[in-house]
Amino acid sequence: MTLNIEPLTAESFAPFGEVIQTESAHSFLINNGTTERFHALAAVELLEENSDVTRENHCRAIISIFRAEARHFPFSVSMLEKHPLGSQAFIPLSGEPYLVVVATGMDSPGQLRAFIATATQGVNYRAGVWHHPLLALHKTCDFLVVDRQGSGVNCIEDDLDPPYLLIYP
Ligand SMILES: NC(=O)N[C@@H](O)C(=O)O
Ligand code: NI
Repeated sequence: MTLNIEPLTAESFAPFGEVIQTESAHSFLINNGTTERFHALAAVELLEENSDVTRENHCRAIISIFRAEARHFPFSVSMLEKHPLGSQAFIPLSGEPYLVVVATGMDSPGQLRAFIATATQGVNYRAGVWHHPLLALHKTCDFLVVDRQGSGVNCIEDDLDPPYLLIYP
């Protein structure tokens, strides 16, 4: 089944998380009016698998850079993954659009949806949201990633049989 690629908007992505963008975002001036703060565009979710985690090894939010090779199309979406213990945010750094594939459902993926994100739109997958790993376009692209480091199983994969097809452009 071929996935229809929709433009990414805050409203269309709301069931899966937040779109990190300045467009129509709440902002206020800081630093004596020299900086506009687009405030709390998304929240980092951090969960513990069990409550007896000590202070030393409790989970924490980390910031990484993912350098993603461009995918080749048509592309077969044959798996999705989810992170039940934490959110995961991707902010594009290379000035290129990219594709986002997510699915409804908790225990297993339900309805899949595909979006095209502009070079100035980031996404924050809420904890437990099914998504496909990065789908970079045109060239190798860097993404700033904010997600969870900690104990417990925080990456669950599910194979899609039959796979879905992404046709681009
Ligand atoms: N595995 C990993 O760190 N990255 C994935 O979670 C991803 O969504 O790209
Ligand atoms: Ni992920």
